[in-house]
Amino acid sequence: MASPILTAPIRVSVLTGFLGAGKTTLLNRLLADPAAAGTAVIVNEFGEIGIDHLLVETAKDGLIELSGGCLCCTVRGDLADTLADLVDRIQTGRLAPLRRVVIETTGLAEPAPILAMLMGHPALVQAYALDGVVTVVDALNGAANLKAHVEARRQAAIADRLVLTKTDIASAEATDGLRRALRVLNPRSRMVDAGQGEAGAEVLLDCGLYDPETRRADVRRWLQAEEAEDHAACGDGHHHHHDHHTHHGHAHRHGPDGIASVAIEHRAPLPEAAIFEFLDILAATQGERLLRLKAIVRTREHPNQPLVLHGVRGYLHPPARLAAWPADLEPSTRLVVIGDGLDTTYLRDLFGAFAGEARLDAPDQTALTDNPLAIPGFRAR
Ligand SMILES: Nc1nc2c(ncn2[C@@H]2O[C@H](COP(=O)(O)OP(=O)(O)OP(=O)(O)O)[C@@H](O)[C@H]2O)c(=O)[nH]1
Repeated sequence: MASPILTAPIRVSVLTGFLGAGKTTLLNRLLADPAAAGTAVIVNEFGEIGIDHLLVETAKDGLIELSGGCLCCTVRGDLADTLADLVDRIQTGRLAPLRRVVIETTGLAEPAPILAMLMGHPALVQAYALDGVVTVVDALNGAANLKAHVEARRQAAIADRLVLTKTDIASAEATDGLRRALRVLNPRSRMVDAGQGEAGAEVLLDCGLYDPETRRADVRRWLQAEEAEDHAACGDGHHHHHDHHTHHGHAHRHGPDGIASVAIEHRAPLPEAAIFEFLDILAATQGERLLRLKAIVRTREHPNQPLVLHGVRGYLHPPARLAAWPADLEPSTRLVVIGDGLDTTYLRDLFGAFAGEARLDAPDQTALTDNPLAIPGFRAR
């Protein structure tokens, strides 16, 4: 691939949802919206005859189809090649510049490996930026699918946007039950009802950190901080930790596979080295259990220029530093981790150790880093 000359990264939206949930229907509606101009779509239809790679060259509607397997595993190499090829074609003038790529996964795909590929691929990470994960859940079968399939639960847990479909044909009770089940798996993400016309391009696309219109970082929207705070304040019986004033967090752990979301807030600035050590050890010990991590960090070295971290599994997107704290956000570190089978107590204690909060029953930072038996962690910098 030629050296990147793209000015702004191409934003990638991953559209997922269980078999038959209504992904293609939603995508067709989105693409008809003028706000979706400049979008290429990569579709993977498992078991269906895909468009041959030669045909892709002549496809005029921006539709690229990968075939031969599920996108999250066997076609992952192809997906990386396809994304790299798109950049190549733009750079050589064979394709008009793109604003966005939507990857529609098969119903059984797990989105985390796709995100990990986007973040872990040295060339792609230069050209593409993950915008968000949109998960479609149908009100008719969604609740049963969530119960029966871990893939469906992970798709819901990792979402930045949850889209309900088929509410027109499901009972109000079924829809309400589904909403509750989704809230348990994913307490923060915005949930919209496609049947009520709430699932437009302006809601589903551009939910990432950077607002392409204002060219400013919208951290609150990206972290879904508003929802997190509302949730923490509502006293809904979940396990909140407000046990000391500098750092608090809350976790939701549910279901046999323990999909959990942990939110931590910490006011005092943190040494950068401590943050990266914390992430190294977290990746080394929790690895595959980490589905997604988002953080804005107030560092001791640059307390007025927040550091933005975005990770999936053991991969960390190259950290970005913002010029200033957004006006509507109090300068303090905020960390959101979504995992499956995650040891949430360990995670909080580990963070506490690196944040310099001595506790009698938890290891401190020196014990963790000067331990000759410590496993060297994955260092993503
Ligand atoms: N009544 C109703 N039907 C819907 C809605 N959304 C999708 N459908 C129908 O549900 C069926 C499946 O929709 P698709 O968009 O093909 O679903 P998909 O998630 O792309 O399916 P796969 O790619 O096979 O996993 C189609 O018959 C759609 O017309 C909705 O909101 N209401």
